[in-house]
Amino acid sequence: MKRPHAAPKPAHPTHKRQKLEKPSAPAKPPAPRRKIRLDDLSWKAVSMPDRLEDFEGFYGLEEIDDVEVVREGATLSFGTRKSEEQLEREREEGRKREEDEKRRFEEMKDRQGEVDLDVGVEDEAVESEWEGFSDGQGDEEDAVGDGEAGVEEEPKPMSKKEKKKQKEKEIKERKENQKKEKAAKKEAADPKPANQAKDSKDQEQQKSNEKQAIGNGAFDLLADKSEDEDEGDVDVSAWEDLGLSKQTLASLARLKFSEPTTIQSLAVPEVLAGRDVIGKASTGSGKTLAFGIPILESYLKSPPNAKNHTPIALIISPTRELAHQLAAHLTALCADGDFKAPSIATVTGGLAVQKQRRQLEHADVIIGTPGRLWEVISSGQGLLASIKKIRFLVVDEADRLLSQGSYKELGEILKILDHDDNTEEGVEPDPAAEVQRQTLVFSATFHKGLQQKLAGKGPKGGGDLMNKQESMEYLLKKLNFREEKPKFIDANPTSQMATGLKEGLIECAGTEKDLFLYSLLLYHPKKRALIFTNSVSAVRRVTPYLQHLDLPALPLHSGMIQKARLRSIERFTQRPGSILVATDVAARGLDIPGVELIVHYHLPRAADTYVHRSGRTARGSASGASILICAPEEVAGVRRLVAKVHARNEAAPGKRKSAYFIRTLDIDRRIVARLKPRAVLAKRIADATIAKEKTHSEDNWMREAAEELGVDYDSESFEKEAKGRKGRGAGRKKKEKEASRLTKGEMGALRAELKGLLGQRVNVGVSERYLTSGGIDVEALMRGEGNLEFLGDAGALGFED
Ligand SMILES: Nc1ncnc2c1ncn2[C@@H]1O[C@H](COP(=O)(O)OP(=O)(O)OP(=O)(O)O)[C@@H](O)[C@H]1O
Repeated sequence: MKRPHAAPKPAHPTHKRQKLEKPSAPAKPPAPRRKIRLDDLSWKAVSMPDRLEDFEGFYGLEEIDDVEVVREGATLSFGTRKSEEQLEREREEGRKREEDEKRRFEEMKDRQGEVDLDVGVEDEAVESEWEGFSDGQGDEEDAVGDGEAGVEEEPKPMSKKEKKKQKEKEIKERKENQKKEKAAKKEAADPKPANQAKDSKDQEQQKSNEKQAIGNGAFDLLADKSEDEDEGDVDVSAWEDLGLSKQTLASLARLKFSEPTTIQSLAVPEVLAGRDVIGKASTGSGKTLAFGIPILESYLKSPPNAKNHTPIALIISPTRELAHQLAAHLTALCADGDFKAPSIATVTGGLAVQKQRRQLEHADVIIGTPGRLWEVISSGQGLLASIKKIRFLVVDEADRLLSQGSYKELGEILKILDHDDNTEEGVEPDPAAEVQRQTLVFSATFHKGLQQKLAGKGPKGGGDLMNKQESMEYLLKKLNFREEKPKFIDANPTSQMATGLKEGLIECAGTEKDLFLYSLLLYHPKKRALIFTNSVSAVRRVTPYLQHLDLPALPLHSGMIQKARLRSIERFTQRPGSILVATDVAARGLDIPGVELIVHYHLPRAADTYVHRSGRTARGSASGASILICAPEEVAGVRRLVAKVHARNEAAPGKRKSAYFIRTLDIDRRIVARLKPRAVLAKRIADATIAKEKTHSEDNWMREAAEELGVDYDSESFEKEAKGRKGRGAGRKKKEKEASRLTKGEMGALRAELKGLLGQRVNVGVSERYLTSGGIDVEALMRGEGNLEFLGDAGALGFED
């Protein structure tokens, strides 16, 4: 019997299909389907992120489209209508794309050191004639002129510091070898039964996956801390009041977490006492361990029964990246203890579902995104029954998860968890009577827009932040708490924002945002920066625009395949000074060390988004800056939004009752004007490349659709037909068409011109003194120090401490 298969999914909206009816060429029969071996198809091999290995295909994804699957009895065969040449062409294109991308990032990495402004010693600049600054090859020439390049230096004798480093390295290596030997001996003395060995292999893989998925992020940071364990654990007596086990205390000592953060010291005892908890604390304040520690305690107290295994906790996260990060964080907490670490399974979209199902069978802690969790749980396979027995349900970033979009699937998960199989059909179960688990809900914000959305009133109010009572009422309605009154803990009642955060805005014409973004980044060389946009297409446009300007930009948006998303985060985490251009998929929860600058290229649509985006910097005790780029007509709205976020400050006892006023950074327009030619060129090249790709894929789609319909497709006559039809976006389309028509030669000329400009010094006129005084520090700017000419009179900023 043949399996009915759906018609190939159109890559473009269906209205485009209808336009195809126009051409009246004679019908051509579709190409015959021929059987093909899976290996002979044009698989688009997707390379692993740099530091990810292919764990039995867990991350090693490959893509294929236009394949027809035919079932004949118990055997499956595969068919394609593509010719061998077409398949070979596609294979070749895939290989090329992969190589191009690799090369581009390698080049960018190399160029990263060259984008700094040409800054010398302030005194020198005062004495000598100012030549402006360069962010290109001019620097290299100078270095050669100074005799600093091209000469192979004699090896210098090691300094004390270097010797110490070398010694530390040796000790570390020795310890690692000892560990390996110990493990090998243990294994030899105590061989595990085959299935147990497999479980632990899965666990190892999982750990390794998490570690590598996050790169040098939270996990590596934590892992490094745990490796240092023998070099003196920290004193953790500050945790003792929380009543933790000695194993957990030892883990915290290994992580060098000498004291609990406020949310941890307030929430952990309540959870340990069996309470349902709603925890609110500012971004980067350690909420993960506020629920992670009690979960570990519960696991240690009563580890799951190996025979009748059920998971302990289900943790739900709004994004895939955050889910992986949570897993990494908890894995680090449990690593290297004198107990068998709980098995943690991550269940997110974009990765192989079969593998995830297999890991779920042994998982003690399940972390996932609602969509994939729902898919996996609802697909039967006996998982539901065991998941129903969880001791903890954690809803991280709760306001986001309970808001429009995600809630449907989360709602289904909650329903299915509470469904009593013994309840008779048609009889409403009494969920409150059944719930055994503790529900833990965490976020840095709870906002009103969410309540209104769910009540079906639409997003009125632009996301005002909810007060305690409103949050409680709302959450009680949505979540099936065990207690009638869960414990509400607000660790930062007077402030929504991290203490080390400085905020400012830059005003510019809406059409000049790209230029001002470039100028801003140029003045913060080698700062790890995160740029937020409101759309996938903006990420697709801004990223190459910055790359053409020799800035090491990486994209992150939900339209990317999961592996590419992980790769972008990994590179961003690994490479100091890199720039991540992202949608709000990166706004919540991501804990990437060393992010110093947040730029809102598009304004956040709601107050909570502003809080979370800005919360990617100034985490823990670190500092950072959050800068909004606004068109003049946006300024008033932005001021209101930011003031709203700070409004709680006003209510705090003893605080002045004046509205928070975000300051304008008055960027020096003369310098920006001098940067304009290069920005314009880079934008032109980026736009042309995108337009070409778009036209190419549209053309391909048209051709394939025409083939399916059995008509001839001639792009030129089709275009003629379309001419004269003027609708929405006609001007943009015309521009795109023009851009896509640039020849290879013209593109090459534009690139050469841009390269020339990037190699030139930019004369900054009267600002020379400051521009030669060293890297420009946004912190200093905001304190009123530093590059005053560039950012106007910073003394007027008057940032509060
Ligand atoms: N007690 C502690 N002492 C020192 N560092 C800690 C402690 N607890 C957690 N951290 C570290 O603080 C960082 C932020 O923690 P976490 O990601 O849990 O913050 P969060 O409150 O969940 O932030 P967000 O709201 O942005 O999701 C992590 O790198 C974590 O390792």
